[in-house]
Amino acid sequence: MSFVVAKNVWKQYGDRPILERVNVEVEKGAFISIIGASGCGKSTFLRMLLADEQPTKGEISIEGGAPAQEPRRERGVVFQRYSVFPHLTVRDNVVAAESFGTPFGRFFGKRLKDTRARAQVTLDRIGLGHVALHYPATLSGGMQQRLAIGQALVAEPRILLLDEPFGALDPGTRLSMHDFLTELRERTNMTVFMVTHDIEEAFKLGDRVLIFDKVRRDPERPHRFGATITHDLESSNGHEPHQDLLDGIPWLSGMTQLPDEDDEPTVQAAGPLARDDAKARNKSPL
Ligand SMILES: Nc1ncnc2c1ncn2[C@@H]1O[C@H](COP(=O)(O)OP(=O)(O)OP(=O)(O)O)[C@@H](O)[C@H]1O
Repeated sequence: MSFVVAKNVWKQYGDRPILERVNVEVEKGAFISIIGASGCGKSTFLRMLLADEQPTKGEISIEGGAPAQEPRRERGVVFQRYSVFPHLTVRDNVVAAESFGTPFGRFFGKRLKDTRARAQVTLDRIGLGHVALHYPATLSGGMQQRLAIGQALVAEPRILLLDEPFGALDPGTRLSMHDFLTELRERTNMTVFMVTHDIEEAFKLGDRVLIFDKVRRDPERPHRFGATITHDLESSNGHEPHQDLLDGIPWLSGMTQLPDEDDEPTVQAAGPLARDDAKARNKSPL
């Protein structure tokens, strides 16, 4: 059985469809990169995986369980901007992340001492042990983002959701974060979903790369249809995108704008590794 299953998922805000017919199955421990034009619904999909949003139609399940109605600690999330608490030390940031799951939201006495000891272990694991008593403002961007990942990890999530986690980092720091994430993943075997605008990063880190795009367009009403997964690619080509993929989807190289509504819809999977599900396309609207 697949670990994460999205079955015929649709999402609509008001009368505006954002996503339609999203079908995907993901094995435990897989690293899934998600790319697509700005505004096509990638973060919305991630928020549904987190159960922070509910699909308008269809369902998402983990390990065959009932669809979650709200975020739980089994799903960790990291956003592009550091979500750390500036007034707490690095170590207490990790403690705070753990205390969220408790009835009082805070620890006292022995429990606080034990939690701090555990936080120190987490920090050592992610290479921040030596700055445990510093404040986040004194850390570099990469270190702050590592702290944010550390916070997500304390709950030992079964899936880790990363929304452009390295988007705000300089190229050098970004590369070292790639190494960090790869090593972390080898150690934890977590299932990871990562939204990125960096196609090289998507192929370098992902086992699979999901491409979101619209397959149906109405030139009269640009927002009539939502996006879906148009390509599901194995990233085994030396972890670099196939040239024929880039040739097949020209907007991928730029990836800052939604494709022009007049463009031909992307309906053909590009490259020999594509395993696009043709059945999941060109059906009736929601
Ligand atoms: N809560 C909401 N209510 C109404 N519309 C929303 C809501 N959240 C997102 N949207 C709209 O849904 C669309 C998709 O947003 P989303 O953030 O998922 O796109 P994205 O692909 O992640 O974009 P980007 O790459 O720019 O981050 C956007 O047009 C956005 O304005």
